[in-house]
Amino acid sequence: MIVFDHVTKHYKTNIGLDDVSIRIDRGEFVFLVGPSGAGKTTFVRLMLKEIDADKGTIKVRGEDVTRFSNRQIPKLRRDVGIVFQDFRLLPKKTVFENVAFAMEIVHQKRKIIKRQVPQLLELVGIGTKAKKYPSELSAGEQQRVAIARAMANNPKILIADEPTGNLDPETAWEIMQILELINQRGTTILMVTHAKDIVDKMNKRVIAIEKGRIIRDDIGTYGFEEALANMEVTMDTLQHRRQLSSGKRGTASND
Ligand SMILES: Nc1ncnc2c1ncn2[C@@H]1O[C@H](COP(=O)(O)OP(=O)(O)OP(=O)(O)O)[C@@H](O)[C@H]1O
Repeated sequence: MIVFDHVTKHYKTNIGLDDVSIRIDRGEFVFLVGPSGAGKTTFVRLMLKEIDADKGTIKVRGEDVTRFSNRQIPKLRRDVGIVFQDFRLLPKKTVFENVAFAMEIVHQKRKIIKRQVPQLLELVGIGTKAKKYPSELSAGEQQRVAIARAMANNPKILIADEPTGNLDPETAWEIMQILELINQRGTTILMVTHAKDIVDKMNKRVIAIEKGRIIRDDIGTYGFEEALANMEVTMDTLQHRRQLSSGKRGTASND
């Protein structure tokens, strides 16, 4: 679904990505984590062909986007839904109109828009707010509208760029449940985040970038240290169980 093959992107004096190879399959839910300046935004912008790679190939849904002409880019961006930390709703449009607008710009039929927008609003749990304006909604509700809008053209991939960054923990968790639901319905999700507690709770694949390189790629917790700590707990538990079953408390076995 998303394949980076030896991708390098250097800015004038900074490293964006450095020889990154990664594969994200259809239906996965992946967290992209790393400190500020690690290369996460560069990864997303390369995927959407907002910037060009210096080296390597990037495939999105089987197509090599590094070879795309300008004419092919709008379709790529339509095939990938995106949600941002700051929602980016149109303030003068209602909830219904915000979602409908995403469908109008791809010339969707009015009849289909009228049918699908309420379904999308139901999906994200704000079916009763269609006539409200963004300023009349809570932050969590605004993010729900943004998710509905991102899903309006039925993208196969949804990028969520710090979607919980402006939300309190409880609301953030509600948004995660919506993303989980969307993922269960078949959309591949790539979520960029610094929210350690969320990553730890979700127990999904975590790709960690630092200084433009992938330093970790596995299922589980946010940080390498946490992963190690968990491993130690598991090792201690295993050792403890072995000692109990062999009746030898206090001695480690190496078998
Ligand atoms: N347009 C640009 N021109 C020059 N350097 C850039 C540009 N965009 C990003 N960089 C640099 O590339 C590196 C990676 O930046 P990137 O924005 O991808 O990091 P990030 O992981 O998304 O960070 P954050 O979590 O703060 O958003 C950083 O050193 C950054 O300063």
